[in-house]
Amino acid sequence: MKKSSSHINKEKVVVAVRDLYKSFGNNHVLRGINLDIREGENLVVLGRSGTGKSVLIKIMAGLLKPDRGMVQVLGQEVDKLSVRALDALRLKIGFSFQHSALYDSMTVGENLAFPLQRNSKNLSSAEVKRQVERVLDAVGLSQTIHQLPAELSGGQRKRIGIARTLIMRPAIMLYDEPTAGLDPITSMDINNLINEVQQQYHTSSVIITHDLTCAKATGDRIAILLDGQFAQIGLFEEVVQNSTNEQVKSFYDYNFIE
Ligand SMILES: Nc1ncnc2c1ncn2[C@@H]1O[C@H](COP(=O)(O)OP(=O)(O)OP(=O)(O)O)[C@@H](O)[C@H]1O
Repeated sequence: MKKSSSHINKEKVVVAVRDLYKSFGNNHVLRGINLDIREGENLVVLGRSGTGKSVLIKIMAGLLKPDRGMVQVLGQEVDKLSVRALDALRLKIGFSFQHSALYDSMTVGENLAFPLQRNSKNLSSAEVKRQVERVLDAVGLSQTIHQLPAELSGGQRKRIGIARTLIMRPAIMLYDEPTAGLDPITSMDINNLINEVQQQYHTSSVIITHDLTCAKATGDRIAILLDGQFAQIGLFEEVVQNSTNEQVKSFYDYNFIE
C-alpha cells in the first residue's frame, strides 16, 4: 500500500547536511554529502556494505566528527556544540542500532524505565510506570513487562529496543538496519512499527537498510549512497523501480526486488 505523505512538513528541515567529508586514513568514505530531512518524513538510505551509511548517522548524532562540511540537527550545528549542549541534543535523537543490547539482568519494564530514571530525575515512580506501560503498548508488547530479554524472540527484542528509544520521546529516530537477521514476517512487523512510530510520535527518521522491502514499506524518500555521495534521492518508484541513472541501476543488479 502506498504511504500517505500528509504527515510531512516539506517546509521544515530537521536535519541539513552540506558538503560533508569524512575519511579514515586513505579510506575516503564520505565525499561531499548533501541531504535535507524534512519534518515527519522517513528517509531511507540504501547503499552497499562499507559505503558509509553508519558513519553518516554517527556524524548526525555527534558520535563522529566530520573532516569538512556541515551537519545541522534541529537547527543546531552538531560539530560546534559544547559537550553539555550535545548531550541535550542527543536526548532528542533516538538510536536503534543493529546490536543495541538490552540489559540481560533487568526485566523488560526495568530496561525501559532505566533511560527515563537516568535522564529525568524528577519523575515519580508512578509516572515512570505509566510511561513504560504506554510505550510497551505502542510497540504491542504489554504482556512482556516482567520478562527477561533472554525470554524474548529476536523480533520482540528489536521492538523493546525501539520502545527504549521512544520512551525519551525523540524528535528524530535513526534506525541502523532494523530488519537485519529477522525473518520476512517479523521484518514486516518491524516495518509497520517504524511507520506507526512515525504517525504516533511524529518523528522524522533515517532508516539504513539493505532490505528493499523495508525501504519500500517505510521510506517516504529513498537516498542511494554510492562512492561517497548520494547518486539519487527520490520516491521508491523513481530511484528503485524506474531509475535512469546508470550507476544506481547497476547497484540494483546485486539486489532482489520484491
Ligand atoms: N571508527 C572508524 N575507524 C576507521 N574506519 C572506520 C570507522 N568507522 C567506519 N570505518 C570505515 O568506514 C567505512 C564505512 O563504514 P560504515 O560502517 O559506515 O559502512 P556501512 O555503509 O554502514 O556498511 P554496512 O552496510 O556493512 O553496515 C568502512 O570502510 C569502515 O571500515
